[in-house]
Amino acid sequence: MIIEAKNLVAGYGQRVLIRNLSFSVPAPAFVAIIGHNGAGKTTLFRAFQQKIPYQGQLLVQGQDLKRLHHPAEQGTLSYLPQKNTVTFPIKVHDLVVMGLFRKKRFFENYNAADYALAAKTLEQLQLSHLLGHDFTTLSGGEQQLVWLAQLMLQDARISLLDEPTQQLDVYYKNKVFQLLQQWVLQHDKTVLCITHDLQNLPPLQGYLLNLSKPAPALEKISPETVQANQAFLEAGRQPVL
Ligand SMILES: Nc1ncnc2c1ncn2[C@@H]1O[C@H](COP(=O)(O)OP(=O)(O)OP(=O)(O)O)[C@@H](O)[C@H]1O
Repeated sequence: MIIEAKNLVAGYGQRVLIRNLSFSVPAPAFVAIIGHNGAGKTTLFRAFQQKIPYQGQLLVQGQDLKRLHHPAEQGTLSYLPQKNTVTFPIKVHDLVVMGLFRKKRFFENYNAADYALAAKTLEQLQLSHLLGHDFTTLSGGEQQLVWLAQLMLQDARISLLDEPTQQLDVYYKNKVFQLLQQWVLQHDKTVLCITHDLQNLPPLQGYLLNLSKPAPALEKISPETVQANQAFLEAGRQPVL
């Protein structure tokens, strides 16, 4: 099993958002995490990162995440938050190359080969023209793509992406979902992707997990399951407790 959640219970104080969630991802896969605003999607990612206490178990390749030391440095888990800010001027390629941090010792500089890799990744996202730009001057969507390029360089076995396509135009939304599919099918990566872009899901192979349902479970992505979940979400939401 790549990922298992066993009877996961998580929330904040008295407020339980994830109640007894269990699911298993047996092989590298794309999993879209969907649900209403406030359903607990980001909270689930916080549990994966050990940022909040939880009951139950989260296992990665059979190992309890609570016992795994530094899963980011080990190349097990990478995480792209919903909002990521930089308040100082930095060139796009200097930010992207930092995705290679696992391969560097503390204070070791990035070399020409590292920058060539960063440039290649930016090229894959059709962002070569932004390579030398100051990151803080880019549009929200461009910034989101640059973070994604940095995450690609991290090359983790499992990536947790929190709404990576939120600010993207229709062209890039499609392109990013295609890219995520490639990570899974060609590079054996597992991608958990929080998204509200249900219209982009039907062509993909993988699963969806609707955290707004009373008993969320993995469902295979197909035009029918996406449509049924869309209808479920449009029909309304549970009152917030
Ligand atoms: N640190 C916190 N303390 C208390 N409540 C919190 C905390 N962080 C988040 N919450 C609440 O938990 C609920 C779930 O938040 P979460 O961010 O997991 O939702 P989400 O499903 O990712 O929503 P969205 O689609 O809007 O991003 C929200 O109502 C939020 O206000």
